Amino acid sequence: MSQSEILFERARGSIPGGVNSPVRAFKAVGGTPRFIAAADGAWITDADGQRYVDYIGSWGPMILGHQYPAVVEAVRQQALVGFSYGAPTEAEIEMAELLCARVPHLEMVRMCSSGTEATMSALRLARGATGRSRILKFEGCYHGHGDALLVKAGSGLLTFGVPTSPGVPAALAELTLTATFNELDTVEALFSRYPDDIAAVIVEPVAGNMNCVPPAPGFLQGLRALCDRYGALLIFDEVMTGFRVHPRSAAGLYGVRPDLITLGKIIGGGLPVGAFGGRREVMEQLAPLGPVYQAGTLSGNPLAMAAGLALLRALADETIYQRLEARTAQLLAGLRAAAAEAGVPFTTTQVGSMFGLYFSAGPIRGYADVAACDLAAFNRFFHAMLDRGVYLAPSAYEAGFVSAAHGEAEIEHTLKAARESFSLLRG
Ligand SMILES: Cc1ncc(COP(=O)(O)O)c(C=O)c1O
Ligand SMILES: N[C@H](C=O)CCC(=O)O
Repeated sequence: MSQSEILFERARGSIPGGVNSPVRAFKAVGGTPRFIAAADGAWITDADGQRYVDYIGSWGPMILGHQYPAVVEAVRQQALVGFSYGAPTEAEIEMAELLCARVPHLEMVRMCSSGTEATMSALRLARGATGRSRILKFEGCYHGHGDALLVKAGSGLLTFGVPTSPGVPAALAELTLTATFNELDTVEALFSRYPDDIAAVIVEPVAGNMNCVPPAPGFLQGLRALCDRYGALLIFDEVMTGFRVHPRSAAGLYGVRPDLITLGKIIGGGLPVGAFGGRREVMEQLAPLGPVYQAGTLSGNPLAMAAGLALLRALADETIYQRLEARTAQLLAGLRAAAAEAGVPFTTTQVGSMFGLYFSAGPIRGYADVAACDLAAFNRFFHAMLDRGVYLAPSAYEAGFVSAAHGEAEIEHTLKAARESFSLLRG
């Protein structure tokens, strides 16, 4: 047995399914999840000493690669003076000021400890600020595991075929309306039905939890217009896209003004983090200024602030984003060429350094197109790549990520593995 197999068997004795987050379990693709011992740059090493080019990057945060020196040093320095105080620190102000300076339309921001907390809190705030109870989300979008958002959700819920989780009370689920991503008429129909009761529309501006689906031209602008017409708040869930798709996040990339933005992943440099922010008059509804309660023992945690600030300061060099986009395009062009050579129907999507791989001739416009792909082919490809030292997300419903540490050598390694893996599919 491999070390990963031994550890997985042991883990299942004391952790449900052997993992602390479902998509890690390889349940959709089959086989044993790799237990990780270390990571550096673009590479991740498992408990058996096997090395893989990593296209998960901790599900997004590792945009400059693992063990980025400035982040390691910042965390080391902070560890020497304390891990957590439960009291305010200057680093929290620096983080809030930096986020407000870089992300358009953020006037105030509140830190929390995960993306789930960020979206859950943003929804409560939207409901409190508008006095309305319904929210509108999109099928296949995932906003963390808060009850109200586990309705027709993406990520692990799509992977395991339970898009609406048991345990969410029906009375609460009824308040979550779901529309179709990239189809504004489905949103308009719901607004016409509940003109005075939708507090907020929440959307992943690039859907990254049903693989990677870019917004159709005009879609985000259309959401803004509908929210304005019906008095609802527009929430961009940028937990994944924040500082990933553009130096000013998706709000900057697409030039659309949300009322609230949620963040996570990159802004913590790999440590647990979340944040939500937006218009001052909405944010001022939060306790202790206003009546909407929101709190957290570890909110603004000093280690997470240190890591996040170090990473965000490095990302001030915007040329990194051009290089990331070019590297991702190079990877995807190579993968398409390898698939074409093997005669395998295959499509890719890309926004910056976020990408999607599809065993389909495309195009990919939304959840229905993703669901129609050849999942069995994806699963075989996933394992063939893993066997050849390439670590892709273990689900056809997850986006992939390239980091600045992915160089020519890593792309070459990946494309060699891909040529062999696609040829196996043909056979
Ligand atoms: C778009 C989006 N929102 C929210 C979340 C929830 O974040 P977390 O896993 O940190 O709770 C995630 C990822 O899990 C995400 O991709
Ligand atoms: N798709 C999820 C986040 O973006 C995957 C991370 C997780 O839930 O473990």
